[in-house]
Amino acid sequence: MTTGTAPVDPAGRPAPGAQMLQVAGLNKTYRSAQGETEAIRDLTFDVRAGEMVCVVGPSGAGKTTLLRCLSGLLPPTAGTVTLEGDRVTGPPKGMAMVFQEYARSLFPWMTVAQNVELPLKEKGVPKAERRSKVRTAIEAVGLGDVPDSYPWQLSGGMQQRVAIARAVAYEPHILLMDEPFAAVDAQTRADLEDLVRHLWKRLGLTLAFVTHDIDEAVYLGQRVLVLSARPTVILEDVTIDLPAERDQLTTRSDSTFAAHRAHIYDLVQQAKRGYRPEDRVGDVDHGKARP
Ligand SMILES: Nc1ncnc2c1ncn2[C@@H]1O[C@H](COP(=O)(O)OP(=O)(O)OP(=O)(O)O)[C@@H](O)[C@H]1O
Repeated sequence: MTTGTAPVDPAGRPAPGAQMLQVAGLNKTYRSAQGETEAIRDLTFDVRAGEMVCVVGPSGAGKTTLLRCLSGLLPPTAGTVTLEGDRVTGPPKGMAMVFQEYARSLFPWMTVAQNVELPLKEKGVPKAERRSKVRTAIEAVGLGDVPDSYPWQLSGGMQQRVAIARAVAYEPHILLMDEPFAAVDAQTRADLEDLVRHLWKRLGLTLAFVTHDIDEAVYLGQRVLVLSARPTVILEDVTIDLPAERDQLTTRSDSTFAAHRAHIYDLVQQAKRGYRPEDRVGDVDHGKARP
């Protein structure tokens, strides 16, 4: 599926910095007997190979709709999604997803190892190679001692680790995560954030990560896309200029972290009040312009 002459790594992925995902003029309008809902109005952005891009916005902005369009599960009403040069018209081979509802995404009658192995079987990976990839992925997420347990025997955080292991074992070119840690407690969430950053760096993943949590977006991301309220456009593409080495204590008490957090918080509050980029013209406003 890789196009062009950009060098690729052993998993067939483009070299860091190469073009990975392009979203151009994306619009999604739901149509039903009750009428039309324009969820996404016009989104254009790129994600380069090896990047970690977080997406935040008010509730109902269209974040899940965006991820569904990126993953080919939902056809756009207008515009295009292109992955490594190929237009996305259905679930692409090089993509994996991790959802919030880990309990629904794991098969309860399969062990941890069997859950992780399943997509590799579907991909046609030979048995011996499958075994080794499953073991490596399970160890990478810290579950090396429970490969034969069933999901229902594990805590919520452990189950989400299984979902992450399954996604990384597949060696996706891009990994989409939709509020993956929203249902776990704060301490587990912090551990899982660190796990994702660790795997991202170690495996050279490309990640698009949707979250409600502004602190999480700043902590994880190299960029944070801030969405307006529905119908969604990008309010700002914020570059997070924090050091690559991050940890929960030092990074979160860094003044740069605090500045990004305050800025994005302010943008989301404005988005909730209905502020849109088109209001920027002279910032003369109607009760919703920037302060
Ligand atoms: N299948 C559907 N049919 C009609 N409207 C829909 C459908 N799915 C979502 N919507 C509407 O599209 C808009 C965006 O929904 P979406 O779930 O993408 O937002 P979100 O940003 O992910 O929300 P949240 O942050 O609350 O999870 C909402 O107004 C929602 O009601």
